[in-house]
Amino acid sequence: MKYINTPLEGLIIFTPKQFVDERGFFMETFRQTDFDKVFEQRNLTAPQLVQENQSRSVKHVLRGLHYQQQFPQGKLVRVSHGCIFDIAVDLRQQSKTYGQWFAQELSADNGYQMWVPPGFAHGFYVLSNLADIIYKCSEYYQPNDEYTLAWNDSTLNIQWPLTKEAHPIVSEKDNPNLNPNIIKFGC
Ligand SMILES: Cc1cn([C@H]2C[C@H](O)[C@@H](COP(=O)(O)OP(=O)(O)O[C@H]3O[C@@H](C)C(=O)[C@@H](O)[C@H]3O)O2)c(=O)[nH]c1=O
Repeated sequence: MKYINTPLEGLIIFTPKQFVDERGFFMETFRQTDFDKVFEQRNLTAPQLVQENQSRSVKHVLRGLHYQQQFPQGKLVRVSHGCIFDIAVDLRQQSKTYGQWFAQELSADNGYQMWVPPGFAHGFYVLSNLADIIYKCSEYYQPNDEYTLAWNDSTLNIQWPLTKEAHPIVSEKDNPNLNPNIIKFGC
């Protein structure tokens, strides 16, 4: 499976080949050896992916930015229906790109997948009427270890593709006005 490196070390975009015919298309969405290769090239061992999640969201939903601290999760994110603006923020303190973010449109049509390495916060904004997101994780969900970084943090200054008239739909946990425990970058 082909992939593209991004400016953030370890964050990559898989670009699976779609075999299109009159029935529709076929693609492999995960191949262990290709996943392993990415890590081997960096003299690292690929993490085991131990949990898979799916969420469905309506247009203008914004989820995130989430991360676990003691048990950081790597996430391999793809979209099986619709289109999202997917975003990862580098929170690895030793990283040259600490505090930088990278965004990629993921859609059912382009089939792209974002590998968000452990140590990043992750979130997305839904661009289509409905979006189904499926992601495999390298660590189990640990609610007591989960943190939310403010999606609108002024230091991060993420350029979300928000339309003026539509406010993002966020959970109470992800709402900086409602959740007193929300994290400000750098604090
Ligand atoms: C993430 C997660 C949630 N849940 C439960 C907790 C809660 O009752 C319900 C909804 O959880 P949340 O509101 O946290 O779901 P959501 O806001 O979709 O959380 C997700 O956001 C994206 C951006 C990510 O990167 C994911 O890792 C995850 O944090 O599902 C699980 O049982 N297992 C899980 O792995």
